[in-house]
Amino acid sequence: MDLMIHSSRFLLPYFPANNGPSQSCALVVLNQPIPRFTPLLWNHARLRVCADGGANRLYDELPQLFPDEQASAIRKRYMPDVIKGDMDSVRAEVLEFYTNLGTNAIDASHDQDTTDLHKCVAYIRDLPNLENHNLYILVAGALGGRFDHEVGNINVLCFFSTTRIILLSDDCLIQLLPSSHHHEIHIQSSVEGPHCGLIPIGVPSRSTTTTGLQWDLTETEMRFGGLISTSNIVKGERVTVKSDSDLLWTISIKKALLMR
Ligand SMILES: Nc1ncnc2c1ncn2[C@@H]1O[C@H](COP(=O)(O)OP(=O)(O)OP(=O)(O)O)[C@@H](O)[C@H]1O
Ligand SMILES: Cc1ncc(C[n+]2csc(CCO)c2C)c(N)n1
Repeated sequence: MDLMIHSSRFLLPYFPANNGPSQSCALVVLNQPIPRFTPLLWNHARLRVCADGGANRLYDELPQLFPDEQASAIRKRYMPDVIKGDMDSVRAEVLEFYTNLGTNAIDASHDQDTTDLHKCVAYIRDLPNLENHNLYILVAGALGGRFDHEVGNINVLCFFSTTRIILLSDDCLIQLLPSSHHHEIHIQSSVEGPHCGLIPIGVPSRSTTTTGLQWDLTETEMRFGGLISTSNIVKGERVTVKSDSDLLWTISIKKALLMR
C-alpha cells in the first residue's frame, strides 16, 4: 500500500525548501472569525477563494490584524482571486469593492444542495492550471461556530476524499487520512501539538495501528459508542497511521504561532 506523507509546514513562517515534488496551495476563507495566522496561509497560497460571506470576513477583519496600516491598503493587498457561493451572505458593498479590483465573482445560487465550501473546493479542483496532482487546499475558519456548518465542512473532506484538504481554526486543524494509504505525519512541534485525535468517520474502524502517540493503537477497533482516540498526545516528530477505514486526524495549533 502506498504511503502518504503529511506536514503542516504551511504554518511555518518560512516555508523551508524541500526536495520533493512542487506543491500548489489554494486557500478558502469561510464566513467565520478569521484565524490570526490567515496572512501566513495567504502568502503560501497560489489561489485565494472566499466562500460567499467569507469575503465580508476578509474585508472587515483582516485590517484589524494590521492596526498600524490603512484598512484600504490591506484590503487591496489581500484581494481574493474568486468569491464563490450562493451570494446570500456577502454584502453588496464588499462584492463591489473586490470585483472593482478584479476579483472574479461566481454566483452558484442555483445549487441549494451543496455548501459554499463544497462549491469552492469543486471549483479549485476543476481548475486546469493548478498542479492538481500536488494540490492541497487550506480552509480558514472551518471549526467553531455552528455545528451543522462544522459537520458540513467535515463532509467536504469525505466528499473530496482524494483531494488534500485541511480544515483550520485558531485552535486546531483536521484532515482526512484515507484508508487507501498508509500515513506518515511529520509533526511541526514549534507550531502544532501535542494534543491530537484519530476519529473514524462514516464507518467504524475494525483495525487501526499507530506509532508516535502516547496512547498508540495496535490493531485496535474504533467506533462511536465505543473507543475513539480523543485527547491523545504526540510524542515525537513522526506519527504513523494504518487503518482499514477512513479516519480524521486532528492536532492542536499552538497559541504562540506567529501570524505572518
Ligand atoms: N458558524 C460556522 N461554522 C463553521 N463554518 C461556517 C460557519 N458559518 C459559515 N461557515 C462556512 O462558510 C461558508 C460560507 O458561509 P455563508 O454564511 O456565506 O453560508 P450560507 O450558505 O449563507 O450559510 P447558511 O445560509 O446556512 O447560514 C459555509 O459554506 C461554511 O462552510
Ligand atoms: C436534505 C437537505 N437538507 C438541507 C438542505 C439545505 N442546504 C444544504 S446546502 C445548502 C446551501 C447553503 O449555501 C442548503 C440551503 C438541502 N438542500 N437538502
